Amino acid sequence: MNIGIIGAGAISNFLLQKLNGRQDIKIKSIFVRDKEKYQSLESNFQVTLFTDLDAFLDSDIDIVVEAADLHAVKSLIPSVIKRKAVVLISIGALADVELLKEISHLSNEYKHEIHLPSGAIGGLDLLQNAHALGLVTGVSLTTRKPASSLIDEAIDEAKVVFEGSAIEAIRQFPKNMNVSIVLSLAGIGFEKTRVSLIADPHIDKNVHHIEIVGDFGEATFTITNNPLPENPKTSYLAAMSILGTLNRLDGRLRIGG
Ligand SMILES: NC(=O)C1=CN([C@@H]2O[C@H](COP(=O)(O)OP(=O)(O)OC[C@H]3O[C@@H](n4cnc5c(N)ncnc54)[C@H](OP(=O)(O)O)[C@@H]3O)[C@@H](O)[C@H]2O)C=CC1
Ligand SMILES: O=C([O-])CC(=O)C(=O)O
Repeated sequence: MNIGIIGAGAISNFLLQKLNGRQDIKIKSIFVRDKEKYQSLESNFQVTLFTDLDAFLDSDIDIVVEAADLHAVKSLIPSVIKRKAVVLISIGALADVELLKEISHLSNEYKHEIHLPSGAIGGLDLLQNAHALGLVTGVSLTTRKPASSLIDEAIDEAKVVFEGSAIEAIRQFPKNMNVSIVLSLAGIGFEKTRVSLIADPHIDKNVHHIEIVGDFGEATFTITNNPLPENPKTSYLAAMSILGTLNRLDGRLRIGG
């Protein structure tokens, strides 16, 4: 399987390093805004950089991985999905219901799948199963990140910087709250999924605590994530979840779900 990636930041670099030398899954093409800035990737990883979207999509790729930002999803993915299946990680973009409708419609029309990895969290299989009959009554996410990932001011004590719905969380923290939107999509929606976000000056991990309540019973998950050094806002597991999605696409054994 040949991959084209949009974006060349922390997640893309992780994927380039981890897939380097693999024969079954190869990154061939990267779509960037500034070729000069990322030129060294071409020689380091034997990839081709593109700034023209059509040329990128015409290159020898089977699937596109988006690892850029919410704006890139909005401006590029409606064109991409007409030509290729996509793996999206800036899932917060889909809190824009018009965009979600448009991309879903194009996905059906052009028969290209949209894959949403679980990113920096887990438990989405359980949530989807529990929600299958609409009998989940509550979903909450409490995220605790190093203060410097969330706010500019210096603080001595942990501080709640946001409490409210998932939709408002991604509006206020677009680089930190993609997890709240994938959780909403798997479960009870953007308004009903409740979010608390805590800036903590005493931690160096990204911690996501999820509570789910429904007719099935109750579930809690705490994921204590190591951050990616290149972008500490982003957890290691978010990048790994893309790799997991690509690995599973290539195989025939389906586990969980
Ligand atoms: N679903 C989840 O659980 C998680 C999602 N994320 C999301 O994943 C995305 C990537 O994260 P990460 O790698 O850490 O981010 P980085 O900031 O490290 O890298 C982003 C890259 O995307 C590029 N980019 C932005 N817009 C465009 C565009 N229109 N066209 C081409 N390239 C573009 C940037 O290039 P340039 O140099 O030109 O700015 C940069 O190379 C983010 O949206 C982040 O919020 C992160 C963690 C968890
Ligand atoms: O990587 C994380 O821990 C979560 C994150 O940034 C996001 O969901 O946007």
